[in-house]
Amino acid sequence: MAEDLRGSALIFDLDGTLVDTVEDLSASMNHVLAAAGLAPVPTGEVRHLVGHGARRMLMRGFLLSAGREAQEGELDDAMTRFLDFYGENIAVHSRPFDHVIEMTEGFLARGARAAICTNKREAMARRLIETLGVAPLFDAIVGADTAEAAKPDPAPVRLCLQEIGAARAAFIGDSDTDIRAAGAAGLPCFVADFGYGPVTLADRAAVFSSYREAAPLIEAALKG
Ligand SMILES: O=C(O)COP(=O)(O)O
Ligand SMILES: [Mg+2]
Repeated sequence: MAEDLRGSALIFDLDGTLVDTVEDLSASMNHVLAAAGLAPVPTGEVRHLVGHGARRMLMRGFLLSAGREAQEGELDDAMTRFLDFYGENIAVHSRPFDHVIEMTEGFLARGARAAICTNKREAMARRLIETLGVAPLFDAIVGADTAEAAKPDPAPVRLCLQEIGAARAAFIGDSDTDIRAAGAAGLPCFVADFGYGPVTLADRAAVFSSYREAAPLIEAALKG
């Protein structure tokens, strides 16, 4: 069995797919809102704001809290404050989802490679996985600011494939953004139903509830 997955790759979305980050994202956003004299947004609502990058999350959080659009200057200040705070508090609560690391190690032991394709900034994504001690598993990390466009554009997915040189790959995500990006890059997409969504395009993906359930499905797609 040793190298039967050589030439294939797992490409993971990060927030809501590989790592459960919402508590730390929420604490960081609420730190920014508090500094602006605004009420916090509950974590249960923040999870629906993740997946399009920090600026979009702050824009929507500001609207929910203040009931009005943030102005450009306010958003620039909010981004600076957010990135400072989040960078320092990136893995207070954030942890990989159950069994995803074991699954990935199992695929790597059989010759596959793994990459991360996220709408987080690349530096933040690197900091997160380094802090969690899982960086050595990933041969490429592509963020929203790495390729010429962010997901749902397929460019970051293609860049991952190019960087790791895989002939076959499966994309694992948690939202329509991932389903669109993977589809446009010609990859099969697996979607975690415990992620942050939204998922309205489930007919274009294979939805799973745990990595134990997903592993054989992903393996079959890589071998098929
Ligand atoms: O919105 C973000 O910051 C990143 O989200 P993603 O890792 O799910 O692409
Ligand atoms: Mg996600």
